[in-house]
Order: sequence, then C-alpha cells, then structure tokens
Amino acid sequence: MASVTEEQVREALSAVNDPEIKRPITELGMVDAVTINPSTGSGSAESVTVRLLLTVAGCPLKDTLNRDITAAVKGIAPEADVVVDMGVMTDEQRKSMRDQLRGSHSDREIPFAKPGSLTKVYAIASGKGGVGKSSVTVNLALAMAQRGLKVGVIDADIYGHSIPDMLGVGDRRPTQVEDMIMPVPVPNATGTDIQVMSVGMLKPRKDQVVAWRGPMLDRALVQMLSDVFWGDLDALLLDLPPGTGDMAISLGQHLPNAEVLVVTTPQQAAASVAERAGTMASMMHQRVVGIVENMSYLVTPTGDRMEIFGSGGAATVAKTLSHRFGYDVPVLGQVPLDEKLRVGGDTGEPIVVSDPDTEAAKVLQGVADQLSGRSRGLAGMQLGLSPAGR
Ligand SMILES: Nc1ncnc2c1ncn2[C@@H]1O[C@H](COP(=O)(O)OP(=O)(O)OP(=O)(O)O)[C@@H](O)[C@H]1O
Repeated sequence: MASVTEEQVREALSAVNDPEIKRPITELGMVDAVTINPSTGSGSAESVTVRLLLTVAGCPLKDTLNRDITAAVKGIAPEADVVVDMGVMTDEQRKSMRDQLRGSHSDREIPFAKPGSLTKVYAIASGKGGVGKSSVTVNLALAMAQRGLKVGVIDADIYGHSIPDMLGVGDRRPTQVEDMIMPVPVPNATGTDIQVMSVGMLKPRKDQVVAWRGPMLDRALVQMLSDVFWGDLDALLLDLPPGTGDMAISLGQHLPNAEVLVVTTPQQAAASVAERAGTMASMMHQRVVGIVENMSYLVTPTGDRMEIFGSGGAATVAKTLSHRFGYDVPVLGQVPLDEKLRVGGDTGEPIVVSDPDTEAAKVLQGVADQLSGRSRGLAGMQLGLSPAGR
C-alpha cells in the first residue's frame, strides 16, 4: 500500500511556486499528472512521479523546480523515490495560462499607472553618467528585498545597461509565455527574489549596439512596463539613463506617479546637472523623493577622510530643489567611495549583500529604510497639475 495519496502529493505541490511567475505550480496548470507506485516489498521503495509541464522548452529554472518539487514530495513521503518527469505546455495550455494571469483582454496597460496601484515606483536619475546610479539602484533593490519587500528592477539605461551584470544575471534571457515576458528572478540570501528586466534583454544579442531614438525608447519602456508579468510588487526601481533625455520624458508620460531619486557626486559641477534631472522630473509632474550623494569621501588606510570630489553637492541640490518645488527634498544618504562597492558590482554580488557591515552598505541600507518605511499606496501621488513658477 502507498504511504501517500495523489491528493496529498498535490497538496504538497501547492506550496511550490514557479520561480518566475511566483504562483503555485498547481494553480498554473503545470502539474499534469501524479503517479504513485507502491513499494512491492523486498526492499523496493515506493515511487512518486510528478509529470510537470514547463512553460517553455529549455526553461532556465527547471533545476530549481526539480529541487523544490522533490523536496516537497520528500516532505510527506521521506522514503519514496521521487521522479520529476518534465514536458512542455502546448500552445493552447500556454495561452490559457497567460489568460489566467493577465485576463483574456489584449490591451496593453501599465499596471503601475492604474489609479489603484499600490506599487511604489522610484526612478533613479542623475545629471551625468558614471556617478553610481546603477550601483545605488541594485543595492537599494536588494536592501529593500532584505526588508521583506517584493521588488522589481527595470534597467532602462539604454547607454549602459549594467544592472543584470551587477546582479549576477548578465547572461540570462527572460522567458516568454505567449506575449507575456517573465522578469528574471535574482535569488538573494533572504529568500526574497527580486525581479529584473533590462533594456539589454530586449536586444537579439547582448553585445549588439542599439541607436534608438525617442519612439523606439518609448516602445521599449512601455514593453518593459506592460508586457512583463511583474505580479504584485511593493516597489519598482527604474535605473534611467543619465541626463534629461527621451527616456525620462517617456517615463514622465507613462508613469507620472513615479517618484524620482536623484544621484549625484559632491562635486559642484555634477550637482548643477543633477538639479536639471530633478527639475525635469518635476516638469513631468513627478515628485523628487530625495538625493543620494555617492562617492562622498574616501577613508584612507590611516583613517583620514579625503573628499576627493569636493563636498556639498547633494546639499546644494537638495536646497535648490526644495526651494524651487516648495516641498522638502532631503539628502537621504552620503555613500563613501569603497573598493568593495565597485568589486561587488563587478562580481554580481552588491555590497549590501557581500559586505553589509561596511559604511557604504550601511548608508545604502539607511536609504532603503527611509524608502521602505514609506507607505505603499496613494499617498504622494501627483495630481497632474503643473507646478507654478518654472
Ligand atoms: N561609492 C563607490 N565606491 C567605489 N566605486 C563606485 C562607487 N559608486 C560607483 N562606483 C563604481 O563606479 C563605476 C560607475 O558606477 P555606476 O555604473 O553605478 O554609475 P552610473 O551612474 O550608473 O553610470 P552610467 O552612466 O554608465 O549608467 C562602477 O564601476 C561602480 O562600481
């Protein structure tokens, strides 16, 4: 006699989520069949075979699914041999799953722009390149996930889409189910994956150089916002290209409720261009939530503090923007120069994960605390009125 029933196995499998879609595999129609062959005695073990239908052949996460399914079945039948027999959904099955997740309508809509959306959207902007915008984005995303938030990241930096590499998923391509794209999950130590989509993942080849003008950039942004199945996110972080170009305008048009975080260095020349990025956001009716100063200082081996890029840049931007907009635009943190931060980005393990006790990581965690503590929801949404006096 078998030690478990099919019903019990299905119940156990309902705790296994598809790693990309984040829903139970049983709900998604991925468990095609469960077969239990009882032990025939003389030392042979009972066997449980789970026939699993992957959304696409060559699904990059089939090993994860195999491991999670085996663990779930072993949890109720420790002695059983577990076999996960993988097949692939038919077109019809895929379409029905897509309809289940998205509804059968074919309209493209941006879930984060809907009036009732509870996802906080933060666009990370800078006046000029190389100030550490992408480094700030990945570290904030991971720090927010460590605080239990469900976080998505869009790498919209057409010129330097470095986010996937910084998160260690540089070569991953997103899975596509019909017209729906699955963001790439980035596992992290706390067990809360963050979800990533990059403009680089929309190119046929990673190394391809793209020369996209406004309409193409707009299409890419809309695709990443509306064709990607983001599920229910607490926060979505967008890494924008530096400056006040087409992507910033498109974002303002499609997501006026996004709030903007401006990254600058302490240098006065950088600060004045950062001000422009903030002003641009406000012209698009977006609120500037604060300034992060990066590369603020370097602590030398002798413990001295060197202000390599000068000082006061973020304070200047904060003061000017607060005055201009009539609300408080605070400096949320000053991140020091730290080789470990650069190494963390290069090796795909950002500093809040690799070296959480460094000062740079602590400052970034502090910024994440300030953003994570803000309530999800309608507060802070813009009313679409033009600020006066500009
Ligand atoms: N505080 C820091 N300490 C040391 N290195 C840093 C720091 N901040 C950023 N870097 C390094 O500086 C380089 C540029 O950073 P990053 O790519 O994050 O900037 P960016 O503003 O996103 O640039 P881009 O304009 O290309 O988008 C990277 O090599 C990064 O590792």
